[in-house]
Amino acid sequence: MSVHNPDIKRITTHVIQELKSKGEKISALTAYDYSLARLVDAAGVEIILVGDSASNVMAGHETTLPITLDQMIYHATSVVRAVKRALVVVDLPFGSYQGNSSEALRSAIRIMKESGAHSVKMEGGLEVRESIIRVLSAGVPVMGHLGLTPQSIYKFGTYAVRAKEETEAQKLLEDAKMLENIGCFAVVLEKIPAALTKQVSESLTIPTIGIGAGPDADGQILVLHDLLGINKEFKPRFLRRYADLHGVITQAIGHYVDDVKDREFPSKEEAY
Ligand SMILES: Nc1nc(=O)c2c([nH]1)NC[C@@H]1CN(c3ccc(C(=O)N[C@@H](CCC(=O)O)C(=O)O)cc3)CN21
Ligand SMILES: CC(C)C(=O)C(=O)O
Ligand SMILES: [Mg+2]
Repeated sequence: MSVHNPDIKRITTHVIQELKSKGEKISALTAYDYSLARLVDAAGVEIILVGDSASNVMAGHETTLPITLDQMIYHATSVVRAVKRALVVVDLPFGSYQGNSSEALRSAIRIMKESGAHSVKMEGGLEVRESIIRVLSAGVPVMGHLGLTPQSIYKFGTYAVRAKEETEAQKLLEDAKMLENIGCFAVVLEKIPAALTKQVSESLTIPTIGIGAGPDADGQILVLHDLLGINKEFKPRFLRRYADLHGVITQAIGHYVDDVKDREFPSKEEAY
């Protein structure tokens, strides 16, 4: 649709990289559906991530592990239909790329072909190097993801801050450089010390996108539903809530229920 509208310039991976060289911070948010993706895109966010956090936020699972490739494609397809300007990145879900590079390529190609998204994200460093290389070689832009990688939660056991130890921090820095060298266009840094984020961001030419990673990442990402305050329970320290939609929505629905019970809705004007 947007290709027919000369007023809207699509954001490419190159535009994202230019933002870092110009010293302009990059804003990113998740979206999983058409209606909210339209709002996020129109508000000027540069990157929309169809995150596998849809597993938690949309489906109510405890972790991101259960969401399937088909379900990710369904969410991505809805988001792509809504977006005119932002770069759309889609998480490859757990189990769709770790096994071998052929499976990774097959999964990434299904996402690109069936949803029309512009790029994919994969969690991990050296462990998934061959898979990322294979996907990149097919011309699919890849965003890396280091630090707290929720798809391997059962390896670590907690959602605590990652890479606090020097050896872990060194591995993360090496992984980040490796991701840049093989051709990733950006890398998410999740829940790591702010000082490490600064060091990684200064060592790379590709942008870092932080979540719980402090102010020195080249961009920031949050889960949209967290930022809007839809979920009252999830409140890690890194989260800033910009609205209380939990309160707004609860009040609106309560008002509706009262009006129905009190025969206040619908009125004569709202009837035929
Ligand atoms: N709604 C939502 N928001 C997210 O940011 C998000 C998801 N879902 N699902 C996938 C991952 C998981 N993420 C998480 C999960 C937990 C913490 C966290 O910090 N939790 C607790 C306990 C931490 C601890 O064990 O020390 C906290 O209080 O901060 C952070 C990011 C980030 N992602
Ligand atoms: C939190 C972001 C980076 C993510 O991977 C997701 O939403 O799935
Ligand atoms: Mg994710």
